[in-house]
Amino acid sequence: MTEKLRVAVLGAGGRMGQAAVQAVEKAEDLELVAALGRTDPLERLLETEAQVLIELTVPDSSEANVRFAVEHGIHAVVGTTGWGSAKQDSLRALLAEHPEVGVLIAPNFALGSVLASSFAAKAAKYFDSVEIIELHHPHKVDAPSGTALRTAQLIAQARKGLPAAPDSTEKALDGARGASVDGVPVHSVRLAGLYAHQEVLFGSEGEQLSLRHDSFGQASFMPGVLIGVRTVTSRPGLTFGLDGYLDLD
Ligand SMILES: NC(=O)C1=CN([C@@H]2O[C@H](COP(=O)(O)OP(=O)(O)OC[C@H]3O[C@@H](n4cnc5c(N)ncnc54)[C@H](O)[C@@H]3O)[C@@H](O)[C@H]2O)C=CC1
Ligand SMILES: O=C(O)C1=N[C@H](C(=O)O)C[C@H](O)C1
Repeated sequence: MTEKLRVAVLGAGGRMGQAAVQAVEKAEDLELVAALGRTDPLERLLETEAQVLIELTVPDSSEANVRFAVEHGIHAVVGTTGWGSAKQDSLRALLAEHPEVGVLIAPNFALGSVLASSFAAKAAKYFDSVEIIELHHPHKVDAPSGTALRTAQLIAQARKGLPAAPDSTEKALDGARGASVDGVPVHSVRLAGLYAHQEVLFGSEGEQLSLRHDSFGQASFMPGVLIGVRTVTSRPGLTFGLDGYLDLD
């Protein structure tokens, strides 16, 4: 019988962490060896001989947690937001010193969301205008969402060399036109009753394309988390975005 993959969850008391603990416990090929919270020392990962860390904490602590894992030869599947390009570059440099270790940073684990961002990148060059609206529960600490940042970056790459979207705004209250992410306006809504939603609006003369994805709960992310855990051990280096593990072409 093949041995089960030894998995630890960090941020296990949080919304995503609790769901990840249950998903790992249910998976027959995985063994949950640690469910750790803020007050647990990271050395528990070593004592429990974890092979893969699922990291679902807060933007301020994620980088140090992942670096600890990599330095100790533990693969990491990271859902926490806040991984800008400087942090990614620094992690890539660390991974170069640990060439056997894999890290997946996934701004969104929901397969529908990954597909919607990929469709948005495909559509981007065919329309004059594009704006992103992301809508989340009011407990979310970051804005814009990691998913919106990633989607805007993919769209901006696809629109390189094209004219800027038409916009005659001359006077606006601060924030009225959203945050510009690589030139793409991103609007963040925080509303009681919502969970995690995003709409990408494309417009040209006489037509509109809307690409909307809705996550209604943590269950939407778990199939993607499990794909990450099962794949990361055979993908050394840094992969940014679950699309890197899927065949979307
Ligand atoms: N990639 C994806 O598909 C998804 C990503 N997220 C992101 O995942 C992160 C967690 O989201 P939620 O579970 O909704 O938040 P949450 O606030 O419910 O949970 C965060 C947990 O992390 C714990 N924590 C804080 N600092 C820690 C530390 N240094 N070590 C260990 N644990 C620590 C907190 O005590 C809390 O239990 C956020 O950045 C969120 O944006 C959320 C949903 C989906
Ligand atoms: O905080 C959340 O809830 C979510 N965070 C991720 C993000 O910032 O994109 C993924 C999803 O939107 C839920």
